[in-house]
Amino acid sequence: MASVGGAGVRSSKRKHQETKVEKLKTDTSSAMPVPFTGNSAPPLYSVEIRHGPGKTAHDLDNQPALKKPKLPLAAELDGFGLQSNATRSLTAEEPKLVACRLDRMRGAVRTLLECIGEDPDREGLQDTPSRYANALLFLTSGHQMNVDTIVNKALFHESHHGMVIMRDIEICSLCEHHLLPFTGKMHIGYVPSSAVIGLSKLPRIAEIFSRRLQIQERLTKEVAHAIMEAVKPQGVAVVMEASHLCISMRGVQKPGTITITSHFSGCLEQSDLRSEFLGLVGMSRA
Ligand SMILES: Nc1nc2c(ncn2[C@@H]2O[C@H](COP(=O)(O)OP(=O)(O)OP(=O)(O)O)[C@@H](O)[C@H]2O)c(=O)[nH]1
Repeated sequence: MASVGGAGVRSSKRKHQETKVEKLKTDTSSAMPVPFTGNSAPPLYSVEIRHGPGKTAHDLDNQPALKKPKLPLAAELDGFGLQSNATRSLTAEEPKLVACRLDRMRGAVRTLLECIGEDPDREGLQDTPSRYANALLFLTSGHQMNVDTIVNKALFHESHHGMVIMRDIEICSLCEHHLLPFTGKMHIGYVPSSAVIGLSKLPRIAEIFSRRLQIQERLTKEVAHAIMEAVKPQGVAVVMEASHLCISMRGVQKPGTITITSHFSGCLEQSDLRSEFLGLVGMSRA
């Protein structure tokens, strides 16, 4: 993947790895600061590669007496975002399991409200656990969609060998680190080989992958891979520009920043075609 945003993108050894600059751990069992020992002072920062989620998950469900059926996982990341076994089992989930999933989500939201010092039974909040559970299920409904069903055979034989571009596709997704939204625009282009795809299917494919827990880089790559797989064109380009609430509202608190990610494959990796695409979507710096 190439970045057009200026900043270099670190390559990763595995798909779920992420790098983190993290303060070296100090002795947290003591309230006292670690004494400065002169020459042998440790470096302040180290680089650590994190595998998978990395942090301990806490079970907030405070109903241990309830017999809980085992819920299927929503996603098994296969690196390409195509429908995995786990996604298939979620799609075919029985109503009993759907109800159980919703019930546990409502319980978890109640717990969250209590933990921030709210009264979940006050009038304005009574339906909030249900509303939030339903909203979260909708925002992650892409786990239950797959590319074949969405494309619905809308592929048409056509000898068009120029570029096809749909730009400014609105995207709303949820960052998997903070479960906060990131929103922006995606620009998709491809050079057909023997078939073109129904235009509406491009934003529909983008929706499948944006309605999942995501990071922007993976979302960009997954949309490109799905189009490559479905249309088998000569090349695909996907560029996304988005702002992340986890960056603007909390943490580093930098509203107004835009993150740009891109993925070029096939003939669109060539610099002349890449430049033509970036020019047509209004992203060239000329
Ligand atoms: N690469 C990438 N990082 C993301 C994306 N969305 C959120 N992040 C980052 O994920 C990182 C998570 O870092 P952590 O140190 O584990 O979490 P944190 O303590 O909440 O970090 P801060 O946001 O720096 O306060 C943060 O740097 C976020 O900005 C994304 O789409 N792509």
